[in-house]
Amino acid sequence: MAQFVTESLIQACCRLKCIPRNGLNESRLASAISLEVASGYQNTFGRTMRFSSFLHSKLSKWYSRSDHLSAQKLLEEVNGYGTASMSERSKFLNKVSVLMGYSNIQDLIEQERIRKETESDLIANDEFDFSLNFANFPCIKLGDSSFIELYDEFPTTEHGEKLSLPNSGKLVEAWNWLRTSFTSINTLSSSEEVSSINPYHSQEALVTKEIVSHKPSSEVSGSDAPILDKNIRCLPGTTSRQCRQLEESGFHTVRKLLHHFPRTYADLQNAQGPIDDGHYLMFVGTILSSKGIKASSSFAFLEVVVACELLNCESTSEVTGDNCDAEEKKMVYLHLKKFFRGSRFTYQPFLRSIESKYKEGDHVYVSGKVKKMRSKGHYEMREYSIDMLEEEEEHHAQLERRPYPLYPSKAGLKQSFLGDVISRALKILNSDIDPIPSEILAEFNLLNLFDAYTGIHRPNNLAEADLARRRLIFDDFFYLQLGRLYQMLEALGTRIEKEELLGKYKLHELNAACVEDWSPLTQRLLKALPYSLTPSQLNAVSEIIWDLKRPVPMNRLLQGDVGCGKTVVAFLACMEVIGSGFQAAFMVPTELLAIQHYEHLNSLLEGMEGGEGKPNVALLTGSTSSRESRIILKGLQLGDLDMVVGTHSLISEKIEYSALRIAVIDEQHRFGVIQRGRFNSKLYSSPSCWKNDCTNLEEISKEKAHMAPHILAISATPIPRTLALALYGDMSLTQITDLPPGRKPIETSALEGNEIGFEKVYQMMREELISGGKVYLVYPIIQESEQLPQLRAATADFSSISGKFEDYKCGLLHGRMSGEEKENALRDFKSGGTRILLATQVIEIGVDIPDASMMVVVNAERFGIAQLHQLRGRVGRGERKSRCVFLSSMSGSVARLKVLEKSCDGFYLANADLLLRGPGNLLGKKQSGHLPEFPIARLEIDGNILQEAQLAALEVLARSHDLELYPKLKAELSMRQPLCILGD
Ligand SMILES: Nc1ncnc2c1ncn2[C@@H]1O[C@H](COP(=O)(O)OP(=O)(O)OP(=O)(O)O)[C@@H](O)[C@H]1O
Repeated sequence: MAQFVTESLIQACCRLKCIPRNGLNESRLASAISLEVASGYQNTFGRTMRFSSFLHSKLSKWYSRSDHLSAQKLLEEVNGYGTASMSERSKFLNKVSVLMGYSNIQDLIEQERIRKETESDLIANDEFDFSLNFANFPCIKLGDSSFIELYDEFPTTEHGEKLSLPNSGKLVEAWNWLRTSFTSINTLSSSEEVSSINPYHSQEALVTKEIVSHKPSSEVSGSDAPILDKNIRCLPGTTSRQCRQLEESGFHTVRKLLHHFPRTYADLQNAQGPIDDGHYLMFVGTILSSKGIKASSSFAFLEVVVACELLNCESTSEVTGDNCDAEEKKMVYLHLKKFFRGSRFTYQPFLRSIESKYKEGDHVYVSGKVKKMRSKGHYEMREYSIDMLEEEEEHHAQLERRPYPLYPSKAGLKQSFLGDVISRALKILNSDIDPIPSEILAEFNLLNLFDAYTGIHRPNNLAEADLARRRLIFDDFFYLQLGRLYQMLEALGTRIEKEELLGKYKLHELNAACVEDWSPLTQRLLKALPYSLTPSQLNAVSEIIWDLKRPVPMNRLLQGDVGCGKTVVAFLACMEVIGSGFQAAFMVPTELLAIQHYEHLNSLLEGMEGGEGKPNVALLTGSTSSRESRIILKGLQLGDLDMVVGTHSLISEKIEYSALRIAVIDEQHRFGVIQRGRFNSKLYSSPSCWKNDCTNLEEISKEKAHMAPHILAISATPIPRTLALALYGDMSLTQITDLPPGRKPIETSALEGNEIGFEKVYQMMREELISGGKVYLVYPIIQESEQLPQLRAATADFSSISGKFEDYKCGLLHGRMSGEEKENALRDFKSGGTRILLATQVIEIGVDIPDASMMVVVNAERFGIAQLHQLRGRVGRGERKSRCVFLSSMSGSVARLKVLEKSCDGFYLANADLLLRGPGNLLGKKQSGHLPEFPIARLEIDGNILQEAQLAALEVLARSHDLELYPKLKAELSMRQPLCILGD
């Protein structure tokens, strides 16, 4: 026995230091192989030479120690490593990985990753999680006590605290620690041990122990607390130990517990039809036997036989087409097998211990894949999950044939325990817990909350579970929308304004101002455009102008794919307010973009008919001289300036506008909620500062003079409508869905960035330049980095690219250049002075050079799909056919990039990305941080419920602007999201 313990400990410690399975400490080799694969087997700076000689030394050591034939063979091959092709290298390293004891090279890379993560976790937390380490070991024997399962659980101290190992970093310390820890575990009381061995039995044992003396619920969480917010200690029949366990796992209140939703339901009838090999089936049955069998000196297995009585639908359904009308029964015998390799698993006490977990006569729920055995009605299951059923549950499940809820495990709590306490929580609920008024429930065809909780946890059928889920998803969205709209209404003064706002959200599709109603200035700019607006652009301007004429501040998101022409729509909106005697501010995230927009607008204004009444526009960025800034600030304050284009400086406290009526925020997701909100404080307060020549002055009531400006946010990250609603539920949405005519799809290819790949790309670049095109070369970093040797850098490649394309001048553009340098680089590229621009991501947003016709993105695997689509949008903006090449240094990433070859439609890509990777990845870290958490809803599929929830929130607020009519709803809202400023 002692030997067994020792072996387990050695294994544990080996894991800790990552000594691989052949017993040799080859972690350096594993690390080197991982790096080599990650670098894409690059031949740079003698790396390959160094790597192959390192390999050689390791293999010769192996061979000298083991005389192993494989090692000898590899030793002969290693000399050719430096000149081998990539696939040969990969095959060779695969063989080395196998020799090291890994299943293949992927296994090695994965283990290395885990090792690194564990190491960095250790360093970060200064603590080692015992459970992680032992998750790999099926069980361990401690002294004379019974075996303790270590799959899901980890040893706890007498007081139920999780044991943790201080980050010693040294094996010896780990050894000492393990020894003392185990001594302390040995002192656990026998009842605690029982609970660790069999949680099902432990529950029963615990129920017989002292039940929590139920304090009056007022002492627990206040007598006025709604039942859902009461402490879980109010659940009848729960012991103090169970309460502690629940609280430690985050289930403090009844609501928390009820919001632990089943991950799925087992359909206990799916085994009634024909059963074939490979079917994944679910059964309820009774254990007939459980045996731990030693098959050889190093091999053992556990076989549990479960008998299940099922209705037989095979014969009747075939003949009559009916479902099991004749109550014919069939018996099925399941042989659940679990195999153990290694001599330590063949000890009798171990085998006795595992077989004793399953008692003859126990009712169980089993699911897994079946394989027919020779005898009829007997099936083998090797991958399965087994759960004990309580008598009552089994009764219900079989007689009523209800779906059986399966809960996600949480903090090691067994799902049968969770199911049990959830049942108890359901019993204390009453039917009037719903804060949503019944008329709204009826209007939107929703279950009431009591039925929803019962339906999700104890459904009679799957349709009921679905209805319950719909109601609970509805709640997630409803309170979010209600909170946002409530806050917006709070900010408005009069009832008319409030009704106007609610009406606007409800009927937004009808709201558009036709061109004749636009101000003369807007119409003049429209005529001056060198092109006609697309139908989508025209709709967008009409919708925005309709809003601008309302007495409530607009809060609108203008969305469209890259290059669809959002900027000109925003310019026209600005002209509309300037035409009415007000001011406009246009804020962009970079100086480069500010200059570009300023120049673009001025060129359009110059082309406008009639010199009279042209707006005065200024440019204000961090590089504007202080003298010039002072003049601009004064101009804005006095109303001499009509419009300002600039960066963050536009919201600085120093700036006062005389009559700011619209703030356009380009690439709005690059600004925080608070930054965006700053414009709201730029109220124009005094009608005296309006320009005297304003024609519409009389029409503007004094009340409007104190209004916050209209906000028009622009985003080129095409977010699907549902996601936009969740993120910016308080914003109206305008989408531009078409592209200007004449745009040709960008020919896109994703290639591996090896020598062949680069040669191919250089050839394509040559062809493009000869035919008069311009090329962007985009890099992930500015300068080479030792930590990231696989990444190519813009500055480092500048001279080699200049050398390769001697006949064409190259330019450089990156974030560390001064504003002026950047501006010059862009100007040279625009004018054709330079034909190749080596740049970093700085060009990602807004750079508009219509005749740029080719883009190459190096190390494209470093960018997200949405980001690559944005980058690609820098070409194909004119009439010339454009191409884009994504080069990946890792062959594995090429497949991911191929999705960009198939489509140039940002909305399609965003939707595909949303479905594949969920909203967090699509939006990126920064933006998804603003996304509310939806515990049950999935934005990618539940979008229609989100829209209904918005309508319901509008309906409720239309009936009672301040929710005074619905006190329960108001209380719930303030509980779910405090009614203060939302945002970051
Ligand atoms: N209706 C149109 N017809 C032809 N060309 C247009 C039209 N609308 C805009 N353009 C041109 O298309 C190019 C892209 O327009 P713009 O910069 O406004 O797009 P955007 O949507 O703001 O782009 P990004 O997403 O890259 O910021 C510009 O050169 C612009 O002059």
